[in-house]
Amino acid sequence: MEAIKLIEVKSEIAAGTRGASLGIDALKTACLDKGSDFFAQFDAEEVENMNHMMFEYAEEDIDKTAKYIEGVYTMVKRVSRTISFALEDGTFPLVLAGDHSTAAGTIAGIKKAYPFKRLGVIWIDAHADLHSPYTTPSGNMHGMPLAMVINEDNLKCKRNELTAETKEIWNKIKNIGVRGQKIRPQDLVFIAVRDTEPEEDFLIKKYGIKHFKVSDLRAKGIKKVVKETNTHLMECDIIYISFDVDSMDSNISEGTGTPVPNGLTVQEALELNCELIKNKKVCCWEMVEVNPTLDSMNQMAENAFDILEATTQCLLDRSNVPAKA
Ligand SMILES: NC(=[NH2+])NCCC[C@H](N)C(=O)O
Ligand SMILES: [Mn+2]
Repeated sequence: MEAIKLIEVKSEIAAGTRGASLGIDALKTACLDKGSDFFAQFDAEEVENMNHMMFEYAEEDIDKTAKYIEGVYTMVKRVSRTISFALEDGTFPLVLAGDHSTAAGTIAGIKKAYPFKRLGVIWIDAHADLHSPYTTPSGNMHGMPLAMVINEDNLKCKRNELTAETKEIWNKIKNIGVRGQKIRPQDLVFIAVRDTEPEEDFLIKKYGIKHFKVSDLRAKGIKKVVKETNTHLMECDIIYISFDVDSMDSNISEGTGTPVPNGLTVQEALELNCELIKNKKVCCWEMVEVNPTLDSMNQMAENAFDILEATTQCLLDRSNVPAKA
């Protein structure tokens, strides 16, 4: 019987704005303010971060096509190792992370633990995060985790020239955990994605990536979307859910690095995550991009904490997962 393990990844080098590494502590503050003992219930492990790099680089030394790529490479490797160990130990990793780039490490770690299982990914996000250093408009690597795990450079849409060193590290990142592609693009489901660039639209179309818009969710209802998501991933043996809080509407809170309007309400995001995690194939769940420095009154973390607590309860209910091993 598996126990839940919290994995804390306080990394923010791959976001465009500073402060995402504080999201995990903001969740803990929200937990205390709400009088919950959530963080006392589970074993936790923190992955060491590379945020010190941000003090060590002069602006002109930062690679504009892949900012802090050496640090991102190290983080994806560390997270991959931590997640594969957690799964091999028989625990269910609940990952609380800063910038979304490290989700590539989560996926690599799952694949390393289960190399022969077909892995599906449910990506709840305002963004598609399908850029490579060759196509990125910003150089921020939190826009790249899905390209890392589907092993995609998207050279047809190339807009940036890479240095030999960047090319080399990018190629190494795509081979963390297991060599090459970790998930097939057809085993990816987008929910609430609504802010993409043409290079990403090209890939979404090329691979026919399954996509539920916010309007689909409202027209069909959450239960139906969850059912269709599970049907789409029927051939997959295991499933990972990545919940970027910017999938929620920017009117509710600006406490995230890249807020986007017309997103999910807190209640919709809560119900969606709860329904999705009821599927016993789900072996790992992650929440990312809470940034309290961009917020007022810790609103995003308070909402995100409600979602974390409710989703964890649904996970506990689904199979009597004990809190501690
Ligand atoms: N995980 C995120 N918040 N990603 C935002 C990415 C935004 C934009 N597509 C970029 O690549 O810069
Ligand atoms: Mn994202």
